[in-house]
Amino acid sequence: MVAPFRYTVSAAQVIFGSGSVSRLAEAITGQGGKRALILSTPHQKADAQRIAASLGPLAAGLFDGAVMHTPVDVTERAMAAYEKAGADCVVAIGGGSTIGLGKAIAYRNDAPQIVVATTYAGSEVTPILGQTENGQKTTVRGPGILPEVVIYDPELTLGLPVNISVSSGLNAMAHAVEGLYAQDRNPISSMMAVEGLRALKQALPQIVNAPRDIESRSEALYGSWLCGTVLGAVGMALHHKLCHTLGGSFDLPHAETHAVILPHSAAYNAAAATDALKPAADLFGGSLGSGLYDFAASIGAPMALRDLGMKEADLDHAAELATGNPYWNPRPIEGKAIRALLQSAWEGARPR
Ligand SMILES: NC(=O)c1ccc[n+]([C@@H]2O[C@H](COP(=O)([O-])OP(=O)(O)OC[C@H]3O[C@@H](n4cnc5c(N)ncnc54)[C@H](O)[C@@H]3O)[C@@H](O)[C@H]2O)c1
Ligand SMILES: O=C(O)CCC(=O)CC(=O)O
Repeated sequence: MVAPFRYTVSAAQVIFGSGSVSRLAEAITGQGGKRALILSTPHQKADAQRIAASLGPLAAGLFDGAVMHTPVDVTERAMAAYEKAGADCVVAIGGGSTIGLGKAIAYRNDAPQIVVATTYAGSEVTPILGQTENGQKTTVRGPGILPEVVIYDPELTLGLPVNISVSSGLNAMAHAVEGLYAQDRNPISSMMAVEGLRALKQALPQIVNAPRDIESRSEALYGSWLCGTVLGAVGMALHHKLCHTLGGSFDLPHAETHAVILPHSAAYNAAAATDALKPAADLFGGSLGSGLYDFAASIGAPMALRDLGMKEADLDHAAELATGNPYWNPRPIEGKAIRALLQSAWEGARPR
């Protein structure tokens, strides 16, 4: 029998396909926009300039200062650029860092957001904004934060470096794994989670072998859209809590931290969520923690927190922070077991 559920559908419009960035102008005007502020990281400035040039007068300006974890001082500078340009909407071209900046602007002035998503992080389809101020990362959720239109053009991901593709893909897979055992999961979110995992499991090894293969890039973007939608639709648990702690308080890189932690958080929860996780375990050879570990190793993912700059001496403090405030998780949060999990992740040991 299907258990009773409540599912709030996100309102974002998705335009998917090779060459779909050519529909950006239509997406801007469809939102009533006449003057878009284009956002990017410094690294993607050239792409953003090229796309802005194709928009003609619809592009009112370019702010290329997006950085990871959405620092509030960067948002304030982008807000000033928005005002100076006389903009009436934002176009974020990039991954979670650029999309986070667009969300932070919209959170403050309700600007319509059009996103051209170029990694697999999934932020473009969530009503979640994480921002950093005075060394503290806080997260807010709200309908005004969800971008209105998302364009997925696999051609724009052909140059995403393989190492970022791998970590970002595992970041997306983590949304799906946690979505499968979420307290507020429903049949649709679980279906999207399993299909997202399947698509990324198929695509990532092919991207490692042939980074410019449009079919596997397309499959990976499709999988990341599904996994991101799951993140936006249901609650997350231990895995995301650990990664937010490690990113927010120890400045570890976002996607890479997700990649290292995922096999360990999945192993921690496996016995407490056997039925919910079964479709994922089946995909990865029966045992989810070790299966994900072997998969991550096979595609060259980072495997150990120590390789990301985490100090062993900080593991006690990280465990305290990650267990300090109670939150729901399928297996109770046990201090000693979480400390052991972090030790294994720091060493890069294979979970059993
Ligand atoms: N709020 C949410 O729902 C949510 C979800 C996931 C991640 N995030 C946030 O997103 C940030 C991380 O995002 P990310 O992992 O996508 O990394 P990112 O956006 O920082 O991108 C990583 C690097 O890759 C470059 N890049 C991106 N796409 C490229 C492409 N197609 N070709 C070449 N280079 C490209 C970027 O310019 C950047 O230098 C973190 O701040 C994280 O907290 C938020
Ligand atoms: O940092 C944020 O913007 C929130 C990130 C989030 O909830 C998903 C993630 O950790 O990948």
